[in-house]
Amino acid sequence: MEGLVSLKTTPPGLSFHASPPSTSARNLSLVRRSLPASSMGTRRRNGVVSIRAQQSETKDESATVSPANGDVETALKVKEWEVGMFHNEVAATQGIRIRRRPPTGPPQHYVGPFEFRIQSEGNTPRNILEEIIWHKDVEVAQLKERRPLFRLKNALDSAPPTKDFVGALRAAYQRTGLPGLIAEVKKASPSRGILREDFDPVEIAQAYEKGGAACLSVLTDEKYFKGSFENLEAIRNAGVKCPLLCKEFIVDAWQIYYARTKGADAILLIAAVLPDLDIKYMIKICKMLGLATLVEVHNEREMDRVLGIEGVELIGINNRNLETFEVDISNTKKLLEGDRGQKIREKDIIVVGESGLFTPDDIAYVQEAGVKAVLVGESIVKQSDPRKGIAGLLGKDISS
Ligand SMILES: O=C(O)c1ccccc1NCC(=O)[C@H](O)[C@H](O)COP(=O)(O)O
Repeated sequence: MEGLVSLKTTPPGLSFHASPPSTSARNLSLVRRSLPASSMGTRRRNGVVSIRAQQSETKDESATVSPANGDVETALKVKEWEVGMFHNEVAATQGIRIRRRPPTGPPQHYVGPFEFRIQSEGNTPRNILEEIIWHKDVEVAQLKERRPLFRLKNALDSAPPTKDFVGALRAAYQRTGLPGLIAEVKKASPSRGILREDFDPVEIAQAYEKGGAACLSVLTDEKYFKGSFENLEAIRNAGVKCPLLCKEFIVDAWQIYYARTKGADAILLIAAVLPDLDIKYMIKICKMLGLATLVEVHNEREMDRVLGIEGVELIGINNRNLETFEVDISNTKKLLEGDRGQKIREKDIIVVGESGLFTPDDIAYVQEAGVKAVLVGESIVKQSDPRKGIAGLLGKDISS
């Protein structure tokens, strides 16, 4: 199976290196939490063997961890790996190509009782989105360790009340006759590098608001976008009234709570990354916290999946293929044609056209296709006066 590493028994007597696990039991629960209960047990597939039996047969004296701990930790590590692989298999049945990071780290560390055969680039991300997600998994595990959910409670209780993200988009559409603008506070991106050197997130946010933006999107990923949760918090605390989207790569429900503590009013869920069960679960959490969810799709299959999920109010169609960086705004039109467009109208879902929008003609094109909101970063953040950038993008001054 593509992307999987197969475990096979090998003749006894080969050495067994019980290297300390890079992940812990806690991380196992991270992986498990998004799987249906039915998938929790040990799975046996062709070539995947019972861990405990194999270890006791062939364990080498040169192993550096104590036998008891080593057995348990190694068994856990391999179980984590199995569960992670199963997660990827479930995701693949939904057409999700982005694999989650192998939870045990490089499986080459397991030698001896098992023979590892790498069937493809199982340990190397295949594209930028996968790389971002693999990095995010590690980052979130570390953040969670420092601030477990119960420690966020006080911050959650004292977070400012949420603002109505969806309502603001509807109101802007009514007011201007143009798609409601979600203006993105974006310093850099993997595809374009640094977009703006003199980057003051609060100043930019205030300029967007004055320029008539309905909502703001604040990138919080540091490694690939040079964003931060401090930016989100600073914008919220500066008295900006626009509802704020926390533009993050969400892989774990913990991030949703964290975003709320930093003042988010909405979060992004990427269908190319999250199986349906995760999306449903996360939407429920958002509703509980008063957050809106922007569920992002890129192709017909993702759109059909998301249209089958109850409670979705906002669907973003990304014109940028996050695996290849190709931008094509006709993607928005393609995904809104025929039955899909009909279903969206029946469900009264607001569609947000995302990425690659630069001119009034681009805006008119996606509006004609059926969007009622747009998410724009590059074309406005690069302008010396982002406020004027908005008027240039939309072809008219919409500041109120
Ligand atoms: O912008 C990127 O290069 C990028 C790469 C990989 C994953 C996500 C990426 N962008 C996130 C976005 O969706 C955009 O920031 C957003 O739609 C605004 O796009 P644009 O107006 O083209 O800056």
